[in-house]
Amino acid sequence: MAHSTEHDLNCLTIAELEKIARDRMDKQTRDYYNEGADSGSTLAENQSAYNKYRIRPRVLRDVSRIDTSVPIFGQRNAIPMGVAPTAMQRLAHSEGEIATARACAKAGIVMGLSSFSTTTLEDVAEASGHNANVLQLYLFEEKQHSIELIERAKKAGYKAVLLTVDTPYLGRRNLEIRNQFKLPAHLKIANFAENPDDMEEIENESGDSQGSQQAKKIRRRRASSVGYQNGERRVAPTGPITFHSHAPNPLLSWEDSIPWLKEVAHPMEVWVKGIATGEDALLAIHHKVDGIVVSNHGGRQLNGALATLDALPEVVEAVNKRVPVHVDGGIRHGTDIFKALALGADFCWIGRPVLWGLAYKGEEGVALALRLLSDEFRLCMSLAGVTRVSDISKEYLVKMNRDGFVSKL
Ligand SMILES: Cc1cc2nc3c(=O)[nH]c(=O)nc-3n(C[C@H](O)[C@H](O)[C@H](O)COP(=O)(O)O)c2cc1C
Ligand SMILES: CC(C)CC(=O)C(=O)O
Repeated sequence: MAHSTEHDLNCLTIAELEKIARDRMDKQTRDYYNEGADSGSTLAENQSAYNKYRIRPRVLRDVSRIDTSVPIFGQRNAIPMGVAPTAMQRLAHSEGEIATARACAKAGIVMGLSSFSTTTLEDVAEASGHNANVLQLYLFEEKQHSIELIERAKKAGYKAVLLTVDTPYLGRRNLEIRNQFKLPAHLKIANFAENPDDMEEIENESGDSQGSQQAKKIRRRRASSVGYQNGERRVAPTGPITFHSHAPNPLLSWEDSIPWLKEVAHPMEVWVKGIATGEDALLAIHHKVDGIVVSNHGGRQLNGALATLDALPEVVEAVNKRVPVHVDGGIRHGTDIFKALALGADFCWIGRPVLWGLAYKGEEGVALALRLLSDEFRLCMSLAGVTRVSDISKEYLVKMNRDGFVSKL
């Protein structure tokens, strides 16, 4: 990808994009997208952790040719960055996940799709053409729903599933509670038929007993809609699939999730998203995952947890290159990607900046967010004297102590 010379003079940084997007979202959406759990300290530290590191640039090296690309999920990804799965993107823009998929495909950047998207995974795959997609999964208590979703993902050409493992319960998001967050009536959680219209569609389209059986099952599920909230076990989720009721699953354990998922998802890769310690990284390897994403869900789950950049080194050390280690959370500049890679990450994922791009200008806004980060990363590599991503190492980083002294890593 050539260094871009096109500028949007209203928006030259992700920080500016965040500000512009603020005013373009309704209050419910803005609060849902932007907030973290409880006081939001982990959300803030995900970002500020990057300020504890400084880059040690090397000079007088020929940097006229820079290759920012990396191999991942069977494609050459333009830079070591993907779009993290975030739910319900049509809240930000009417084209939602389709706009994101098109922008990713044009930029050659992998897209992670949330199970709780407002567009079906098939439509997203179609909008992506040959670009790689991965599907984020919440494993439901009713395994059949998960099996159906996984089979559909395989058929649609998804390369991997990212099992989110940091949501036995949903974190406490106070604004979401105060706003009584609800998906507006014109939107739906598209991967799961859950309203009367959908049931009719299933019956009409299939015209067979399988379709009407599925509709019956859905009707039965609608009988109760109580799920898990606020860390408290309530009634098992039997109502329609909503994120409040079905995303959290406190019953999951290593033994009964990963081996099962590996079998069902084959030949797609199985990754775990939401690892924050060396101990769990070792367990993930023991259970033969294909990769690990160090994540605290963008500070939306356990507030008070370590910033992801601070958790990264112990995971990298425990993994010792046996599987790839990715990281997300608080990445707002191309230099952040460089720092994460210097600390041992193989790849980064970004969440909210893409949502802000969507809110700003749909596909064009997502393209802008991706371009800003890509251009900054490329320039950072050039100015640090690195021409290949695989050469980024801890030699290029120092950590600032509280008293301002630097220490080599
Ligand atoms: C509005 C929103 C919705 C999200 N939805 C999901 C989701 O459905 N599944 C999931 O695993 N992670 C979800 N995440 C977490 C992201 O995948 C990612 O871990 C996080 O956003 C990264 O932090 P960042 O936003 O600071 O880049 C969501 C994050 C946000 C902000
Ligand atoms: C629970 C999900 C559907 C969305 C999510 O992960 C989030 O809001 O952080």
